[in-house]
Amino acid sequence: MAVNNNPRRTPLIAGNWKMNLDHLQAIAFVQKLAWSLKDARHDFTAVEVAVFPPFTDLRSVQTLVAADKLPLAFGAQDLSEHDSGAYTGEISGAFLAQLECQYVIIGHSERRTLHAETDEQVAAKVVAALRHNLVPIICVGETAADLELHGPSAVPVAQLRAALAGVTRAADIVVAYEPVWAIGSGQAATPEQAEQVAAALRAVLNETLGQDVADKTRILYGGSVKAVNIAGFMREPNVDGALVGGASLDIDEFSGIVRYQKHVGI
Ligand SMILES: O=C(CO)COP(=O)(O)O
Repeated sequence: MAVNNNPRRTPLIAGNWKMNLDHLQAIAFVQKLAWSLKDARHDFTAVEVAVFPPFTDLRSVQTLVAADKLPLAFGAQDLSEHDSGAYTGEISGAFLAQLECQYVIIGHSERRTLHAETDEQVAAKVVAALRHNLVPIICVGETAADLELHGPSAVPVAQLRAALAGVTRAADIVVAYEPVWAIGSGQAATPEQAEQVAAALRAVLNETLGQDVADKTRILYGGSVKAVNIAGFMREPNVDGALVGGASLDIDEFSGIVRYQKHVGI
């Protein structure tokens, strides 16, 4: 069985909370999640775990993670392409770095569709993240209509190329393939579909940033990931983890996803 991964890529299970859990709920949730994984003797060096709470929770999560030395990474769900200034409602990467965020999600389909975020803005945000030493999790994915019109890889490949437009150095990035039709629908892509697109995305990395970056960059799958279907994705050689929405809000379900090796016996 082809088990991922290239030894250079530690699998990453990331929970995108979207607009759920206030800062008090976040504290309770992160505490329980850490206990649950510790109880289960989860090896955080073998599978990295990260949470992406709303902006208003980040200071609380940072304080808890630092005080209790929790082996969890965290990040924000978006950032501004600008560093400071008259941008009402925006959040600078500098602020996120001060909060010890390690990652930032960029170009999620909900930002692209609900907030009309363009490929150019996504590219500028990727540059802004790297400027502040944040690892961008660059989201790409096709709609059902794109899939019918252009096939599975064309749109995600074009989005990734566009997102990398301003990246000139050996960047530390993560790519998340999230087909829009699979998000929150209960209808995940098949592992084979995810692998096909992930392989095409890795080819883009190779072409644009070179083989070293292509080899070490983690490509996540997202869209209706659950404890029961995660193992199939993780068996694919080019899938290095998951970006989880709904199921990341349930401790048992999210722990089950993190512990995919145990409960399905990879
Ligand atoms: O959008 C997602 C993660 O960013 C996926 O959401 P679901 O896991 O709820 O389908």
